[in-house]
Amino acid sequence: MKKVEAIIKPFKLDEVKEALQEIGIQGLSVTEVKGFGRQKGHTELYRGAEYVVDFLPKVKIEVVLADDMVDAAVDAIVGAAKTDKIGDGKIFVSPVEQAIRIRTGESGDDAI
Ligand SMILES: Nc1ncnc2c1ncn2[C@@H]1O[C@H](COP(=O)(O)OP(=O)(O)OP(=O)(O)O)[C@@H](O)[C@H]1O
Repeated sequence: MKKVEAIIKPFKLDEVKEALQEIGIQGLSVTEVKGFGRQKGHTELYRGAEYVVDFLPKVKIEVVLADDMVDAAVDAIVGAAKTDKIGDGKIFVSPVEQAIRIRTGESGDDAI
């Protein structure tokens, strides 16, 4: 199993969620975060307003999935989140050792 973490522009959340559902993702977590990339200290448009602060509001999506779903998930996220403007975000992929569905006790791929 792998965890795909995507940090995206907040207004892209619905599109990214739908793209992930289309490839069969059945669960994910969303967190409001703030951060910066290489454009630290530069302006960025966010909902029509120009921000000149270091930390811009972003949304982090976390989805744990089977190894063979990673490429499709990354493609879905990139396809939905890309605007070709600075600050489109990043995707990180990391290994996950175990997953357990609390209600049933199922584990591994059966739990995700
Ligand atoms: N190395 C990193 N580790 C953790 N979070 C990061 C990292 N780089 C970027 N982020 C997060 O991703 C968000 C979006 O990054 P951003 O797209 O601005 O990166 P960038 O490298 O400047 O790319 P671009 O040139 O397309 O703007 C940041 O606001 C921050 O929350």
